[in-house]
Amino acid sequence: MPATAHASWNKLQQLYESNKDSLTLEQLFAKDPQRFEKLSTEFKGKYTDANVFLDYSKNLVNEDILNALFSLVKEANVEKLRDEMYSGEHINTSEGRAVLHTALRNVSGELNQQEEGVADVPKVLQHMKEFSNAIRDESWKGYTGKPIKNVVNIGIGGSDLGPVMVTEALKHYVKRDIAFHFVSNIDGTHIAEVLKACDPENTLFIVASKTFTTQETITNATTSRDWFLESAKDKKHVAKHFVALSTNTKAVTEFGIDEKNMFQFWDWVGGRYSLWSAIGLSIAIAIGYENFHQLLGGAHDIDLHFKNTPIEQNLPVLMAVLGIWYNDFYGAQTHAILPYDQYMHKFADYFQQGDMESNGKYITKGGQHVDYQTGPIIWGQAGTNGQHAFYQLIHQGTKLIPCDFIFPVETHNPIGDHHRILLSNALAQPEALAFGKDEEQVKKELGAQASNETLVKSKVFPGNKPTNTIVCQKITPATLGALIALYEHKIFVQGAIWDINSFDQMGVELGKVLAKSILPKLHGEGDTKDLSSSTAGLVNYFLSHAK
Ligand SMILES: O=P(O)(O)OC[C@H]1O[C@@H](O)[C@@H](O)[C@@H](O)[C@@H]1O
Repeated sequence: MPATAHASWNKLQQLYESNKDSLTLEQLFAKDPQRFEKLSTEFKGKYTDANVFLDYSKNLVNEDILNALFSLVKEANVEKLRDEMYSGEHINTSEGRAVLHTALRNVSGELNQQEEGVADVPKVLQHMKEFSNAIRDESWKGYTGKPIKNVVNIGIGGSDLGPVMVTEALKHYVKRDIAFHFVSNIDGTHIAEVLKACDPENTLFIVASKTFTTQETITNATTSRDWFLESAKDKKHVAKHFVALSTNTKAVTEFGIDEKNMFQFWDWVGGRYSLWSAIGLSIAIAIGYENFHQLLGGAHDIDLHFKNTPIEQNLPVLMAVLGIWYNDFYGAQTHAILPYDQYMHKFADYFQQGDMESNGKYITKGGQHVDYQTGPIIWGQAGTNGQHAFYQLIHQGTKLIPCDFIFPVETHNPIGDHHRILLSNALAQPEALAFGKDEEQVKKELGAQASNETLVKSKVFPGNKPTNTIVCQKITPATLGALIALYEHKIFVQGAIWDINSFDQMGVELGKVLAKSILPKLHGEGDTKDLSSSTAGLVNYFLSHAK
């Protein structure tokens, strides 16, 4: 059912209209000294040390609004849909598939999940364990008997972003005597620069592609194999230097990779939800299998939290409904993710795909065109860098940008006062965004200059900008797993309320197909009559300038 068909949607619209001019964070806090205690909640892992504390008190919501948002969750049957996802029903309706990334990390076995392949998950994990151990303990040797010192993951989208983000976020745990490289872009520069840093005798290529048909990945993998064979000569050596992570056995073996060097996963693992699968092999090699298992465990702990916690204290639900409040009622177009942890500098990039490919849809599951906003634009970067780049606009621009601030209590690198200085910023920004600075205060500070009205006005901060603050003890593998799963389920809840299929990605197809038809034209083959005059003109410009 479209989101607007729910009674609580209308209620929320009314609440928005009647509160939008009067609801201020300043008043909300002034009225209720217990606001922080009431509007914050902590998750602690059952099986791991994962922990996430969420303070959502700096949001433009009162009790009525929160209750209406919770009613929306109930009316949209989010809990039923969640249970259907967990139990393996084919909720990815357009592709007729189950959505079972939770089965990849069901480390306790508490979730009862039925689908072809689920029973094989432990077997693949065991394979990953043995293989990653063999690379790490150097028992796996290259064709000249040398241990592996370079690992190149070749993949794109979901077969790249997860491994890149996690190996960065958990760099503290990464084995430093192996260099990890990630090649995704079809631009030859990407692979060329990586190969310059590698030696064919000690390089392992991990070809990561769910479909094993993705143009970028297959082209980069072919270039790498050619480069490798220039030195190794004999094709039989490929087996020691190329492995594949895929659902497509036929294409993998046709490429020349031995089936026993293939790590399987299944069509019920969406690309952007696949770092928990064989796609995580580079992560397992980098941080060690035990840590990879902790990553899975932390995510599993959030899966259990999402399943078993009443919606009022359910972290992914809370984050989802607050997002909907701004996205659909306040008209916010974007949402910023701002981790105050340098290791997490790729977290927002990762969820650009995670969120935008999942919820960037305008057709409901029933085939109707939505008459409301769906997925927000996700962006952000690590603090404090963002402060010196784009925070100006968040503070004083004309757009409302809800933000998530994320920080760990403990750092992996306690040097001098760095961490407390970092955290003072992570705390100061949401405070400034929420409460701003009024004209009176500015005038007081300006003293004699207060007569300059323009100057006064330009120094006023309106405040009332909503934020969440997410605090973890430390970015351990389990806590990172929990954070990722938290955002995954937030996306799920929002998609469920918007009544869209968060698990297909039809929108990436058209450009891919067109590129295939344009490629021969760039070789001067065929005519350009089927293209617009603009694109035809550009093709001809290229042809007349190409050397
Ligand atoms: O893993 P493969 O199949 O190469 O796909 C890589 C990526 O392709 C894109 O077009 C999207 O569909 C992504 O969801 C996917 O992660």
